[in-house]
Order: sequence, then structure tokens, then C-alpha cells
Amino acid sequence: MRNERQPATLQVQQVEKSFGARKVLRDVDCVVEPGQVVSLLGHSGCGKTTLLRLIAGFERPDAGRISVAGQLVADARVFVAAEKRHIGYVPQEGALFPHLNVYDNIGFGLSKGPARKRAVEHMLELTGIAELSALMPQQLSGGQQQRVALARALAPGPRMLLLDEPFNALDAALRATICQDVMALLRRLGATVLLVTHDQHEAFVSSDRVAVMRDGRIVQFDEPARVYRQPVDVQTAQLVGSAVFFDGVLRDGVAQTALGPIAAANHCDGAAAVRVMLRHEQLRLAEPEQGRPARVTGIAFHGHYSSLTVVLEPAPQAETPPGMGGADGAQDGAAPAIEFPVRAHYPFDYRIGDRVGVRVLGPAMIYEPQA
Ligand SMILES: Nc1ncnc2c1ncn2[C@@H]1O[C@H](COP(=O)(O)OP(=O)(O)OP(=O)(O)O)[C@@H](O)[C@H]1O
Repeated sequence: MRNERQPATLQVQQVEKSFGARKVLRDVDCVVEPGQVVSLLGHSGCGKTTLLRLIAGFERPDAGRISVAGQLVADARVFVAAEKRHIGYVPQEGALFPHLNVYDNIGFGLSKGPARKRAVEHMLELTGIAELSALMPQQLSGGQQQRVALARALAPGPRMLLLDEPFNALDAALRATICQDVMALLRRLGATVLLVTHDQHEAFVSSDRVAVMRDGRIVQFDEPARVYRQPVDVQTAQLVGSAVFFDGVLRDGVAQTALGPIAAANHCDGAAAVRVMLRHEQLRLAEPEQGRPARVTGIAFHGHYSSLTVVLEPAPQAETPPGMGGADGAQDGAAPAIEFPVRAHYPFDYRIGDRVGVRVLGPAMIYEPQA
């Protein structure tokens, strides 16, 4: 950060928050280490902004504790005001002061004097917007406004930065570039950052850890790769990427499925009916004799890949896990046909009706069937 304040640890312990009868945060725990970037990822309404506002000091928790750099800032008795927490906050869509130019927006929270001038000029330089300094917010593009909002939050030298869906208002192409630039800048500064997003790609590329939120709880707090490969439950698996699910029977760490035996990526005890999750990239197309034989029943073009719907050919005497099957149902001594999409990358030359083989790469995540 610009001044001598060191990036801080954030500790959130058993925090609860309700608005009227509606419980918005339940037993929220997380620790963000100094200089770490952590994303809060979840569907709309799961409580992401509320958690950020509690940390910033705009709301009081009903229960639990929040500490910044080892200092208690909120619990049942203590409440340190937002301006005393030294936390930078970039709200959704920047929220610049419309009557102030860029220079004065950035300097808004600083006392007048040479130090303010130095800080604003440094921020203009750092965020690459020096030439915009005299312009009014309405004269700026969405991306430029985001940079000003970031410069304003960084100018007082906060010990932590909270970003609430800062790239939401930008179109897709600009969003990726601005996100990359801003996160690279924050990395150079060594800032502790909490980033709210509902875009899993943004969370993965930006963060050291991802906190997956659902119904006011953090259901998983992990490195991005673990969240993607070993999501704690089916909903988290679906939130962070596309997947194919099968029924199976688990025995000794191996799931018996219509695709054949698949090793379990997570620990499971005993033998049981289970739900098996494979990421799309774990399913590969091959010659029929080099994989589980199937037939192509549909092709959807997506640009850099095409999605082929395939129906597994009934396997004679296959060990059919309970509940597994498609519309055809089981025939005597044969597994039922089941249908799912497989991605084919360019170049490819598949047609509807082609016979293919389906191969599985790597282990699968195994869940309770009712999950
Ligand atoms: N001040 C408030 N008064 C009453 N209800 C509120 C208040 N703030 C938030 N809520 C409710 O709390 C729930 C969580 O809201 P929050 O803004 O934290 O969700 P979010 O995950 O950030 O959603 P989004 O991604 O849409 O911004 C919502 O149902 C919202 O209506």
C-alpha cells in the first residue's frame, strides 16, 4: 500500500446477521492472511455484500467477532466505526461523486495539504488515469470509472481492500482485461483483498482462496483448484463449472458405473449407492473399441468446442447401479442407455449416428445420492 500501513489479517468468527425475520448470515467463519486475495463466490442473495458491509463497518453483526490486524473491530459490545478501520471499499458500480472531478474524487477522504496532492498524483499514476484527472465521472467510460473508484479506495493507504462486484457494469471483453489489470496492480501492492463476485472464472483467476457462499454460510473455503476439482457438494460442483453426474455403486474406493469403474477422488466408506461427478474435460471421445461404446445423438456448436450428446450402448450383463438409466429403461441382461454431453474440440468430424468410444480421465468426486 502507499503509506506505511501493513496489509492486515482479517478474522471473521461465527458471524450472524438477520434483517427482520430473515437470517442473512449464519455462523460465518473465515481467515484472510496478509496479502492474500480471497473471493466470495455465490448466487445472488446469498449474503456476500452483507458480509463485506459488516467487515467494512457499515453494519453491525448480531453475533460473532470480526478482527482486523489482530484488533477486534466488531462483536457483541465493540463496534469500531468504518472510518477508523482503515479498510478501502469499492462498492458495486464504483459510486463516484458525480459533482467532483476525478482528482477530487480520489482525494475525497484525505485532509487538504501537500500530502493529499502527493497521494492523489501517485494514485493517478499507479492506476494509469493521470490524463483523466480533470474530467467529471459522466465523461468516463465504465472501465475508467472503475479505476477511479479503485484509486479513491487506495488513496488513504488502507490495510485491506473490499471489492464488491467491481467489474459487473463492464461488458464481457472489457471486464476480463480490467479485472486482470486491477488484480495485477493489487498483487504488486501486496494488498489483502476480499473480492465479491458471482463469476467463477473471475474468482479462479484472481484469488489465492475462494469462499463459496450459500444461504448465508461459507460452505467451502479452499484454493481455486480444490474448489473446482473437489467441490464439497453437488451444488458447489454446479456453481463452479459444468459437470456430468452419474449414479454408481461404490466399493473399496471405486465407483462402478455405466462408464465402467471410476476411482473416487474423495474418501468414502463402505459400499453404497452414490452420485458420481465428472468434469466435462474428464470425458474424452475415442474410437468405439478404445472406450465405452456409444452413439452420437446430437451436436451443438459452441465456437471453440462442440458438445456431442452421446447415448451409451447397452452393455450386456453390466452391473447396473440402482436408479441409473435413460428413457429406454433396462432390457434383460443389459444396462439401460444413458445420455450425456461430451465436448469435442476442433478439428473434429462427427455426425449424428456415429459410433464413438467414451473414456474417463482421472478420478471422480463421489457424493451421497440425495445431495
Ligand atoms: N439492509 C437490508 N435490509 C433488509 N434486507 C436486506 C438488507 N441488505 C440485504 N438484505 C437482504 O439480505 C439478503 C442478502 O443480500 P446481499 O446483498 O448480502 O446478497 P448478495 O449475495 O450480495 O447478492 P448480490 O449478488 O445480488 O449482490 C437478500 O435477501 C437481501 O434482500
